[in-house]
Amino acid sequence: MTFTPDASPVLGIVRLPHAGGLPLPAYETEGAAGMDLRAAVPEDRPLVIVPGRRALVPTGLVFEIPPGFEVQVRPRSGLALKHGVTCLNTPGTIDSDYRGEVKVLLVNLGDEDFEVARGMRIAQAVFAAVAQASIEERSLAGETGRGSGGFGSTGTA
Ligand SMILES: O=c1ccn([C@H]2C[C@H](O)[C@@H](COP(=O)(O)OP(=O)(O)OP(=O)(O)O)O2)c(=O)[nH]1
Ligand SMILES: [Mg+2]
Repeated sequence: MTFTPDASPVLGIVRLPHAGGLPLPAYETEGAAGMDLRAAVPEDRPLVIVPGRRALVPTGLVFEIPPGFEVQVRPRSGLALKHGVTCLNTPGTIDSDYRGEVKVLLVNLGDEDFEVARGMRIAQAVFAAVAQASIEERSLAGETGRGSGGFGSTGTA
């Protein structure tokens, strides 16, 4: 049986109480691949990530992803360029059967403290089709021109 993913998929989003007042994720431009995710930290308690350390930042969101899709949590290039702040486990994977709060694992690779304020756009969520394969154990893998060459085997120039 083959599974065909929905052609007009809907991403369900639940806003938890601590995301109250924060806008739903949205595509910022017509052709945007990702929707920015905002930090749902308390207004009066911003989170400070010191250089070299990481922090799990709440978004206050629960996703209901349809079967056949995933959400990838990816860094924002502006934060990486300006502050050295990125997602440690990039791209983060949100499974379609996950019903917990989506969180963003930020790491500060810069040389100054980074303050995460409530509502700050800290990462982006990319909704993508994903397939699950059936696994077949084989005694030998089929031959190809590349064979086992990798890790620079085709040269550098
Ligand atoms: O950046 C991330 C990555 C993951 N998750 C949540 C959703 C995902 O479905 C779940 C598990 O993620 P993953 O499979 O990457 O982590 P794991 O270490 O393999 O945990 P598990 O054993 O729960 O699968 O954690 C996030 O909220 N943010
Ligand atoms: Mg896992």
